[in-house]
Amino acid sequence: MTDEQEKSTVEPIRVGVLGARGRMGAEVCRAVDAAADMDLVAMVDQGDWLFNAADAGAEVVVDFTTPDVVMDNLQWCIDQGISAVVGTTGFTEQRLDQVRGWLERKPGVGVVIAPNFGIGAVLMMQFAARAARHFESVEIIEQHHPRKLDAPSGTATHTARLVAAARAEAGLGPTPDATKDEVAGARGAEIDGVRVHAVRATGLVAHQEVLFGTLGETLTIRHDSYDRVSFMPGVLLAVRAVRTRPGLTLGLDALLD
Ligand SMILES: NC(=O)c1ccc[n+]([C@@H]2O[C@H](COP(=O)([O-])OP(=O)(O)OC[C@H]3O[C@@H](n4cnc5c(N)ncnc54)[C@H](O)[C@@H]3O)[C@@H](O)[C@H]2O)c1
Ligand SMILES: O=C(O)C1=N[C@H](C(=O)O)CCC1
Repeated sequence: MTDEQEKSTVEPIRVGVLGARGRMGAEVCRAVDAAADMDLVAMVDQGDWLFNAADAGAEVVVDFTTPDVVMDNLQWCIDQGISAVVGTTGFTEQRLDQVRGWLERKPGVGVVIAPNFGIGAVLMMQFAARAARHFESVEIIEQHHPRKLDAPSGTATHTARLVAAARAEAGLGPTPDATKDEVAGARGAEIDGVRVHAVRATGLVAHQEVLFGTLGETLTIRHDSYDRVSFMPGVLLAVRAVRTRPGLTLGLDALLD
């Protein structure tokens, strides 16, 4: 049998998309449809029956919905024994623990949750975590389109946690800051001691800068997604991997190694 014949005998992955009419969901449907090793078997949005995905025999569900519905969707997928790739934001530690609890009851099921599927964004977070211990100061500036529902972004929150953990491990104290807020919010939000600023403007898609400072120098690590196609290689990578990774995988880092 030739390689080509052998390849054609491998069954395509049956994929369902939740949030299929949204900005990301629609792009995921196009990407899955175009992937030779995947079949798009269900497109579900608000008001549709979630069981459409199970009835269609979805093996992997991709969720790009909203923070207020994603937990119900995820619990349903796990209960059905369907692995899930989740890009929807809003995952606190408490929510992640809840997902781990559901997965314990379904040991064969895999879930990948990533705050950002852009390969460049994943690297930006890794570089920021690596730089963190060398700089006294750090602030995060995230910039997104104005139809985004949440602030700060999932990416900024995740970056802040990574940077804070690296600073703590290096024994760094709080960042120096003598400023007193004259107007509430002027210095941004604080996540694990790291200041995060959220900008919303028409024309933007998804962008982030991590600004580090120390004596006589600054370092800026910046990532820009100009188009939602930037997230698709990461989403497809996770769809291909998720069934072989039972339990919870956080972020794309382990899939890129
Ligand atoms: N991880 C990443 O790389 C990444 C990238 C972009 C966006 N996001 C996140 O993905 C989410 C979606 O972003 P978006 O810009 O596509 O938003 P969007 O508002 O364009 O799309 C959300 C879609 O979900 C649908 N929806 C709502 N409730 C639903 C339900 N119960 N079942 C099925 N569908 C339902 C809505 O009708 C809508 O079509 C947000 O949380 C956003 O922050 C993550
Ligand atoms: O457009 C959005 O919404 C995005 N959300 C994610 C986040 O909150 O980090 C990823 C970037 C795009």
